[in-house]
Amino acid sequence: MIAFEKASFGYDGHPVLEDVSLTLEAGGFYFLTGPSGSGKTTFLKLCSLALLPRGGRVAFFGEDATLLDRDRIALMRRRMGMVHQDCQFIDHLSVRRNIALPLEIAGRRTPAADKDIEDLMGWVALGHRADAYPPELSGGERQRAALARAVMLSPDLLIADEPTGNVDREMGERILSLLIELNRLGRTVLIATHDLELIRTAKREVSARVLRLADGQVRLAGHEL
Ligand SMILES: Nc1ncnc2c1ncn2[C@@H]1O[C@H](COP(=O)(O)OP(=O)(O)OP(=O)(O)O)[C@@H](O)[C@H]1O
Repeated sequence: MIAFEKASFGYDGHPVLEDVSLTLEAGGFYFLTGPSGSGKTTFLKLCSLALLPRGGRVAFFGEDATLLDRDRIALMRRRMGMVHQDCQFIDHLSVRRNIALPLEIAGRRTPAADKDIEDLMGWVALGHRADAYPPELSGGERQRAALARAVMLSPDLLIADEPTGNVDREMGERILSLLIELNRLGRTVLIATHDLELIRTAKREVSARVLRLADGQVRLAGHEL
């Protein structure tokens, strides 16, 4: 699905990722771990086409990212759902509107789609908070709303940056079970996390692969977790 070939990226001349080569297979469940500041968010941004490599190649479904025009990038990005670390809601819009926003932007908010929006809010157990505003949500509710918004367009790839970073263990496991459910429906899932316990829990249920980022390199970890 996504192939890195000697891909590099840095900010203002400071390298973050250097000559990274790896493939994310369609249908896989991946965790990305690594020290704070090692470049996990940067790697996720390259996987979601929010950034392009400065050297080497990142190919999406066989197409080199740097050769895609703006329209093609926009189309490609609709195949990906992103849960950002800080969720990134529009605070003056209700939770329902925030979750529906990808549909509106894609020009697909039809009366028929309203049922999908309600179903999605039920899936993340937020039906009763649909008319609330993002600042009124708890940490776990925010993460679940962000997850619902990320899957609104049925993406092939779901990317989540520390989706359980600000919630307790029980809520973390609920969010994880939603991500596992998506993977069982055939979606590829990529999660950046510091939470090794979460990875152990996931590995009891899915065959998750762990990518470790350190010193600019991303490597598939062994079975030590
Ligand atoms: N927009 C930016 N401009 C300049 N430097 C940046 C920018 N974004 C990130 N960096 C730097 O790049 C490095 C990697 O950052 P990144 O956010 O990818 O790491 P991370 O592993 O996700 O960190 P954390 O676990 O703390 O969230 C850090 O040194 C960071 O300060």
